[in-house]
Formats: sequence, C-alpha cells, structure tokens
Amino acid sequence: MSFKQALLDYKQLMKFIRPRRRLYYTGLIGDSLVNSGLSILIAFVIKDLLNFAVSGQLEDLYAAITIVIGSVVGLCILSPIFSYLYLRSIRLTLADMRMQLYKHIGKITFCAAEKYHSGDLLSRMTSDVQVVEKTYHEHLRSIVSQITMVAGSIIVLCVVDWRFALVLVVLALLTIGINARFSPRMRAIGDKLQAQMGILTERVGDLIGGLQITKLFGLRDQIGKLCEEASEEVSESGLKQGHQSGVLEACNFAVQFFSMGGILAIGLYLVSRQQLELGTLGLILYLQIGISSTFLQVGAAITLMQNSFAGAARIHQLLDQPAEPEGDRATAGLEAEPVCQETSGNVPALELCNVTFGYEPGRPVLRCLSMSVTEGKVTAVVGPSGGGKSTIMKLLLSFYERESGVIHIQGKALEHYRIKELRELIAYVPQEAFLFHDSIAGNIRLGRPDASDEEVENAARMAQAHAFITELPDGYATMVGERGSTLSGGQRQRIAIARALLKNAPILLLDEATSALDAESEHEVQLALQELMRGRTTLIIAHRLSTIEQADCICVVADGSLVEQGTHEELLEKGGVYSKLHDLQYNAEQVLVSV
Ligand SMILES: Nc1ncnc2c1ncn2[C@@H]1O[C@H](COP(=O)(O)OP(=O)(O)OP(=O)(O)O)[C@@H](O)[C@H]1O
Repeated sequence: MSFKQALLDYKQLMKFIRPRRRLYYTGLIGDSLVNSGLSILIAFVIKDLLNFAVSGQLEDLYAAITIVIGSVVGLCILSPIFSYLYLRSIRLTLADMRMQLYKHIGKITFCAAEKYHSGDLLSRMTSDVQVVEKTYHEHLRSIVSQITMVAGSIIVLCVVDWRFALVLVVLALLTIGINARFSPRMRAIGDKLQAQMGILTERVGDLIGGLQITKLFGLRDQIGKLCEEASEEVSESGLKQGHQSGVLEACNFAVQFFSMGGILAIGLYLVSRQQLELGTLGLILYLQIGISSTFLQVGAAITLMQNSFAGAARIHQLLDQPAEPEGDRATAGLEAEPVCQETSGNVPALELCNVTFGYEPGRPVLRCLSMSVTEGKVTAVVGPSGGGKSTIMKLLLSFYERESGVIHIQGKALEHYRIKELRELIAYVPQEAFLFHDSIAGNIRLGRPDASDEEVENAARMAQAHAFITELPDGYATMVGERGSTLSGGQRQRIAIARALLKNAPILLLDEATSALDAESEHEVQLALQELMRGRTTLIIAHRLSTIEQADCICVVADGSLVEQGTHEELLEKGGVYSKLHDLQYNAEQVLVSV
C-alpha cells in the first residue's frame, strides 16, 4: 500500500469525526501525552532510586518521591479531562454516523437500494460502524501514544545520552518500515473480512426471514450449510489476519528483543567502566522496554486499522448511493416535452405517454406505453403476469425514473412535483401489505399521523377490520409482530387498506389490494373500496376480473404495452386478449364450482 493510499484511507476514515476534530485530537493527544509523560517520569523515578541504592544520597530518594506524588496528582486531574473530551467526540460522531446511515437508507432510490441485501445493509450499519469505532477509540490512541512516547523518550535520551537516543531513532524507523510492509496484506484481508461479514449477515437474515419455507421444504441443512460456509470464510479470513498479525508481532518482538539485549550489554559495559551511572542505565532500559511494548501494540493497531479502513470504505460507498431528490426535479428539457392527447376533452388525472422503462439496461419492461386515467374515475389494469402492471404504479409513485416518455399527474409533469408532495397525493396499497412492529392503531395511523383514535377506528370499520381487531385481547393496542407476523394475510391487507383510507388522498393506487382476502372478506372490502373509490381517481390492478367488471375503463397491459382499452362489455365484445382472459377465468371458476 502506497503512502498516498494510506493517507486517502485515513482521510476517508476520519471524515466522520471531522466536525469534532478539535475536541477529538485535543483529547487524544492530551491523553497520550499524559500517559507517555507518566511513563517517562517513572523512568526518572527508577534512575533516582537506583542511584540512591548505589550512593545512599537522600536527595535522590526525595526526588523520586516528589516525581511519584506529582505524577499521580497530574494523572488524576488531567487524564479524566482528556479522556472525557475524546470519548465525548467519539460517542457523538458514532451517533451522527448511524443517524446519517438511517436517514440515507430512507432516502436512497429504489434502484440503488435493490443492489443491497438487507443483511448487507445491516452489516454496514453495525459491524462496519463498530470497526470504525475501534480505530477512533483504541487503535489511534495506541499509535499516538507510541509516537508521543517515542518522541518523549528520544528527547530525554538526547539530554541524558545522545548515543542511546540514536539507537532508539533507528529502532523506531525499523519498526515503521516493518509495519508498512505488512499493511497491504492486512488491508486486503480487512476488505475481504468486512465483505464476508456482510454475506454472513445476509445469509443469517435469509435463514431467519425464510424460517417457514426452510422448515416446510426441509431446507434446514441446505440453508444452514450456506450460513456455515459464510461463517467458515469469516473464520478463515480472521485466522489469516491473526496469522499475519502474529508474524508482524514476532518481527517487532525480535527487533525489540535484540535491541534490549544490545542496550543492556553496552550499558553494563559502560557502567563497569564508570562512563555511565547505573541509574541512567536503568532509565534507558525502562524507556526502551516501554517503547518496545508500544511498538508491539502498534503492530496490532495497524493490523486492526485495516478493518476500519475497509469498514469506512463500505459505509462511504453506501452513503454515496444516489438519494431521491427532495426539491422540484424539473429540467428545461422536460418542461418542453409535449402533453399527451387528452381523453374526452378533460385533463386526465394520471397520464403516461410513450413511457419506456426497464429495471436493467437493455431489458425494457414497459415499451412506449401510453394510457390515461380520467379524474374521479376507476381505471383497472389487467393482463398476464409479468406484463408490467405493478411497474406502472411504481413509476407513478416515482420509485424509479423512466427511460423516456412523459408522465403527468393532475395535468402536471411528474418532475414538477417534489417527491413528498407527489406521494401525499397518492394512497398506495401494494400487493404485500407491510406492517411495522407496532400496535394495530400505530400501523393504521401511519396513513395520517395526526388522526384521532376515532378516525383510526372509522378507517378500520370501512376496511372491514374493526370486527377482528376488537376480538383481539388488546384490541387496537395489539402489537402485530415483525412484519405483522401475528396476523393473517387478509387481516394485514385490511389494515393496509385502513391505512390508505385514513390518508384520504385524491388518487388511489390499489395493486391487488384484495388478493389475500377470502371470498367473504373480499366482498366486504370490495364494498368499502367502492365507497372509497367513489369520486376519487383510482387505478386498480386485479387478477380476478370479476372484481373490476364495474370499472369505468379497463386497460389490458401485456408485454409492457397497452393492447386493449374499454369497458368490460366493450372488451368482451371485441373478443381480444381481455375476452380470452375472461373466458379462461370464468371456465376455471365453473370447474371449481362443479367440484
Ligand atoms: N425490482 C425489479 N428488478 C428487476 N426486474 C423487476 C423488478 N420488479 C419487476 N421486475 C420485472 O419486471 C417485469 C414486470 O413486473 P411487474 O411486477 O410490473 O409485473 P406485473 O404485471 O405486475 O406482474 P404480476 O401480475 O405477476 O404482479 C417482470 O418481468 C419482473 O420480473
């Protein structure tokens, strides 16, 4: 690893603490100075005590006692102050970092978010933040302590005996050289380890999330093996790191061992020739041992810092992912695009004109699709599975950016809306109703956070959910479990519908909103939805054609294009795709009835 790369990694790692760098470095350097200063003072205590033992002069003893008392008092006053400063800056920085990550994940575009497994995102927010914390808290402290200790010791030795100072300078350079040679390997292992931690979290996440399927299909061994493999890879990298760290430690240790032996031999020789006091030799040896131990620590710190570099890089990589724009997204070019033709003389509430879109480049899901939804009317979208029906809704909600074409909502280009403003206009009930681990009332209230209890209850009544909610032991206060796991699919969907009802938005997007309901509940919810849809612009996706026969307009979407449009009767008469789908479903239902 070049010095330039190391500097870049360091800068990236320290970016998070930059707003509090004064506090942090004051605390860190102050704390290191206090600790290394204390170590150096103890060397003087040893020197004075040894001299006292040899000469019996009381001044030496008094000097030693004075240094001890002074050091203890200094330590008790200064150390807590500096520790507090830098610990405070670390805690606040980590809190900011987590917050920044949470907020960014909330804002990230769907396109960018889909690149990550939820387990990987979790790992970035936990394991990667932890390794970054380690450097802020421990590794840098160890390195700065070493620098101050070595610098202080060299200054002292320059005063006491410059020859030994020279030896220590050589030793310091040698240690830096050895550690620098190991850094690239450590960094490569660190990168691998953090990525493997991400994979392990992903697999464990899948195991927990898919527990039912795992048990149902007897996949425990198969999925367990995947977790085991990921865990083994983490252990393997950990072992490699441990091995490299051990070799580095051994190299540092050898350097220190030989240097201590050398200093001791030369020192004793000089003492025997009365060219050096025994106390001074004691001081030199003590400083040398102190430096040795910090050299050993720094080897380990440099190893572990590579993990922090890798962790910081992963966090920045996530933070660099594009976020949804918050302001007006219009550009001059888009403003100039033509408005689609109007249907029946009115400005359509929703309008897609020649829209082309694909989740992946070169694989269009919607191909030059044009359709419109008249204000206050119910428009249904039907068609074969995978034809692009849900994708239309996702584009209307601006979850994804189309490749070409124009979308207008209430006569205004999509880009002219702020994302927040756009989503306030629309209530969306997706295929899979997601519930937060909160109470039922809390989940419904997400539709309108300032809604009163009465309004929440009204919405639940309209969605035919009130009856089952009141039968639960805690009623509206019942906690729904992770993703609503304590409720049935139909109950979850009714709560999602109640949430949409409460939002009371002028535009409704219902994507198979009644798919998880039994026939009876579906009938009830259909009635509620019909009431809700009255006078509102509604786009509804349904597979069961019987549920949308009354729609004002039915759009048949197949293979990303609008292939037919009209009322139920018109489309049946036409004898096209809709009519075939209808016949298929009708015949299948007849078969079921006869069974
Ligand atoms: N996030 C995604 N990334 C990549 N491809 C996707 C994504 N979501 C959907 N697709 C693909 O886009 C195509 C259209 O999907 P879409 O969900 O819009 O179909 P649909 O008509 O609503 O299907 P269904 O009736 O089964 O719900 C499918 O081929 C699907 O595999």
